[in-house]
Amino acid sequence: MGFLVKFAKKYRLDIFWAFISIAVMTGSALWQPKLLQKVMEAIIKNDSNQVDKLGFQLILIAVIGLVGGAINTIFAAKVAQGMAADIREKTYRKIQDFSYANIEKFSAGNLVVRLTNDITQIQNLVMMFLQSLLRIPILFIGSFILAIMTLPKLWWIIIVMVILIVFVSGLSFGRMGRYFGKMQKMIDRVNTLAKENLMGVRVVKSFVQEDNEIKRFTTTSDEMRDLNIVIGNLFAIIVPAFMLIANVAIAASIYFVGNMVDTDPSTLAAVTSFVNYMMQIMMAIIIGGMMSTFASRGLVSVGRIKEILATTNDLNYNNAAPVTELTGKVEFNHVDFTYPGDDEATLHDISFTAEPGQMIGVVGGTGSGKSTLVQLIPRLFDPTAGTVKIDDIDLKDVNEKSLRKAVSFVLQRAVLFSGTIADNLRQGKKDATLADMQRAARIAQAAEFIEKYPDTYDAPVEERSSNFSGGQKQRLSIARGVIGNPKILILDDSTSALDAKSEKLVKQALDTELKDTTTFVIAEKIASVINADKIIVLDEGRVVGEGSHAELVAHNKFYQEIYQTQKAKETTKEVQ
Ligand SMILES: Nc1ncnc2c1ncn2[C@@H]1O[C@H](COP(=O)(O)OP(=O)(O)OP(=O)(O)O)[C@@H](O)[C@H]1O
Repeated sequence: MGFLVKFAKKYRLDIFWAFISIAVMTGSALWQPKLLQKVMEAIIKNDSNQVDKLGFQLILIAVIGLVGGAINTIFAAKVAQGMAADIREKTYRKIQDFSYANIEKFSAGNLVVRLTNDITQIQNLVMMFLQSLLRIPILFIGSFILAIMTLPKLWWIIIVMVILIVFVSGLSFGRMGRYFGKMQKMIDRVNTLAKENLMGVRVVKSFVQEDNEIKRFTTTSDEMRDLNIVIGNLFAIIVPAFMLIANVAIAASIYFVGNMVDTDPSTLAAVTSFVNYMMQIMMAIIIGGMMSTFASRGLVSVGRIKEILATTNDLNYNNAAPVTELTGKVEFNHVDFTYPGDDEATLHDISFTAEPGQMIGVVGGTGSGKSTLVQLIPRLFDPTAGTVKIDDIDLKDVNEKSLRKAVSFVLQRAVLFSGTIADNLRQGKKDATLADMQRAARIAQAAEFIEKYPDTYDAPVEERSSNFSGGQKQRLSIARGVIGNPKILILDDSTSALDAKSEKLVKQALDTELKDTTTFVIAEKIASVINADKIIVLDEGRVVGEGSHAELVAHNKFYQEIYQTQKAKETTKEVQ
């Protein structure tokens, strides 16, 4: 609750008006049966003057109630939408500040659900709170007192009705809450299945998986239908149960005061008013029950958002250190690394040095830890033991800005953002000029295809960059990586979708255009790193070889084996 109060502070005045207007609306609802009673009494007495006067008051009070309700909705919606937007933005900002490990811990999909679905639940909770919080006690207590004042003899009917309704509400709303919780999970599951299927549509179609996918989807969809039927059935019982209690209470009231109507006709008017108050008491209990159901769901969402906001970025930067131009020397010193939550280490005792401007090849079998190793350079993770240094400074003591400016990471799976080619390139250098873009595109062998577009660098990049081929995406991604002239460039298998000739041209261009840049090239194929100043050979997270290609071919058994196998494969391919 403290969490919601904190976000509500900004909307104090709107909340005040929401409460005032709901109090007016509830007051009007309480006053109407009393006035109706008076109108009926005037009718019974044949006092037409009084009928007109009271009738007019009745309409006026009803209109005031309606206006109060409308104003309440306007202010409640304003507060709920505003608070939801504030929480969403704060949460989003927090996520942007997360370390890579933080995001992995939650998972990207889970964070998206929290940012959308959970925030909507909180918005609904606030809205309901502002519409019902004051209304329920005022309506309940007010109607209770007025009903007893109207027909004191029938106090016990109200008590019995309240007990019965609380009993039925308790039984049904508790169960309903559980069903709604389950339903929410099913909705999430259906969304995930549909998203997964549509995003992987090429795989589904090429492996003719449509039938399997339909089966998977319909199983969950059918479970959802069954639960919906159970919820529908529960409603089908609850609503008549409430109606039954109400009708029995009305019949009992009429039965017990009916004989008084002959002697005192005004009792008829009193019964009408009494029944009205009983209905309002019933409504207050039902709304209260529903509110508690929704509140428990909303509070779960509050907890899930609080969890994000309470998460601290486990990577602390020494931003007190000056922002410096790094030269690009990289040193690993007895580095061990274990992924968060894993029992076994992925990297063991890694030590090597890369001098500024050198090209370092990282080779090894699949899963040997190549990507994990280079992820420690831009501090996507911190080592579990040992140190990673840049320019002889422990990364933990490097200012974040210096590090971001110095290191550029190009992934194998190129990720581009919707917008234009220029927008994507500017992510690598905010103020990149057309000349900068042309140079970067030339290095990445992307200039040729970009310049074929009528809009050249303003050509659109569609959602998930679906309008580019795999090779084009990689080229654009390399261009983005080199545009800022980084001191350290990491190419994590980032030329895998390029043909051999283009790959060679990229490497040559990097050699001449980014001479001072320390480049880490991760490659499955030794041929891709044959010219590297130093090659690091990894096996099961350990360095099993280090040196130039010539040195390794001459002295390193492990390297020789990989090299011979790859060469044999190439030769077989050529012969074929
Ligand atoms: N985010 C992660 N969380 C937990 N374990 C991971 C994570 N990423 C990788 N691993 C594990 O760490 C090991 C090394 O993976 P890594 O991606 O570094 O290997 P790699 O040599 O780059 O492989 P490849 O050439 O196939 O890309 C693998 O066993 C992998 O399952």
